[in-house]
Amino acid sequence: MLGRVNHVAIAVPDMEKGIAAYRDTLGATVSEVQKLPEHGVSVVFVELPNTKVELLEPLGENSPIAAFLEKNPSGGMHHICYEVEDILAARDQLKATGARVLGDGTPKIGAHGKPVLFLHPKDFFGTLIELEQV
Ligand SMILES: CC[C@@H](C(=O)O)C(=O)SCCNC(=O)CCNC(=O)[C@H](O)C(C)(C)COP(=O)(O)OP(=O)(O)OC[C@H]1O[C@@H](n2cnc3c(N)ncnc32)[C@H](O)[C@@H]1OP(=O)(O)O
Ligand SMILES: [Co+2]
Repeated sequence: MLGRVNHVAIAVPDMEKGIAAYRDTLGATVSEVQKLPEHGVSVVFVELPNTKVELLEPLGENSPIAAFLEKNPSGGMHHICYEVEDILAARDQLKATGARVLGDGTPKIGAHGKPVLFLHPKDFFGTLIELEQV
């Protein structure tokens, strides 16, 4: 089912500090900030030779990363995103095994303009998984 690692996401309490750390301290190429109100986050992507790192900052009142940042106030690794060829087939296969697909199971359009879904971290060893159809 799984293809490449599309990105590893890090929740940050202050996006400007996150950008400065990756661009100025680590010397990486960092994208412009994208605001995604339908996901409750602002994001940038750090471009690496083999994958990307996504920096996430809460956006709006009901951000899904707000509770995570309350528990991890200096930030932390939030999710890993795997590519899949057919997200609906992957969803149905996972649900049949009892894995919890978050939300109502309908893929949303993610930061790359592609359908995404999330799987509950408690079903995958404490790691929140994002699936992105490529
Ligand atoms: C930019 C768009 C897109 C992209 O294209 O890349 C994105 O990446 S959007 C990223 C943000 N969106 C999401 O995270 C959506 C999915 N997340 C959720 O639905 C919720 O955050 C959640 C995972 C269901 C957690 O909900 P929450 O209200 O925070 O519940 P709890 O705080 O009660 O958490 C329950 C339990 O799970 C642990 N937890 C929570 N988040 C994580 C995490 N990221 N990694 C590992 N574990 C996590 C939390 O600690 C609780 O555990 P216990 O304390 O042991 O009960
Ligand atoms: Co993501």
